[in-house]
Amino acid sequence: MPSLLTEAHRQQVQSLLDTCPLVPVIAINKPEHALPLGRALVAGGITILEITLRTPYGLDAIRELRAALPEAWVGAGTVTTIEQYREVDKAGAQFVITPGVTESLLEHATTARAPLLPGVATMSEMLMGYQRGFRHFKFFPAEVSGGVNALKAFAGPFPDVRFCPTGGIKKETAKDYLALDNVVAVGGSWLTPQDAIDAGDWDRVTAIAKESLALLKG
Ligand SMILES: O=C(O)C(=O)C[C@H](O)[C@H](O)COP(=O)(O)O
Repeated sequence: MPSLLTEAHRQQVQSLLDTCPLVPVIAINKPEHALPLGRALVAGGITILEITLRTPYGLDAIRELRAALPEAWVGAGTVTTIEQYREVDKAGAQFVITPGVTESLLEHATTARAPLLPGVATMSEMLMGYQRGFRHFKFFPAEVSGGVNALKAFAGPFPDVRFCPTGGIKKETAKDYLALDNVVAVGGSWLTPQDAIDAGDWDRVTAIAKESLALLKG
């Protein structure tokens, strides 16, 4: 009998996504970038930081930012195995995001400490998560999987599901997604341009965050 997600887990994900409509997808290529980058995003009004495991520095960055930025929610992205889930849980990640779903990742999430936002692109993947009690999903890769129109279609069979679309979204298009009732937040790497990070241009990172948040209101 598969385990089901608890209401407490569902609420944790909802409260997380309620804190900030934009989720920066962060890849740390140099360990010394983690703290100034985190600080720059927080200074720009971003309070959720998704540190991906795409680089070998992700895990240490999660530990560092958890300790240094108590005002932010620091979580892990690009988690693809249960071993990685365990590691980021131990490192103090406050949430876990996967690019896709497997039965074993969903099963693990029902007993893990950090709540999971599973990635889905199709109705069948959503159904896998839905049957386990998940009501929040990352929609990835959003733009190439149908974007805003796909999300409108998902609302038919899954009216109680909420999404964080990610993949191909830019500051100019984030608003179109957030206008949908079933979208609670939008993720993307546009908030952390690699050239700004390489140049240590933290003011630019803060400015992009502020501009992106302002565009949602305008
Ligand atoms: O690494 C992962 O776990 C992912 O799921 C991929 C990222 O979320 C996207 O690559 C971000 O998309 P862009 O904003 O188009 O760069």
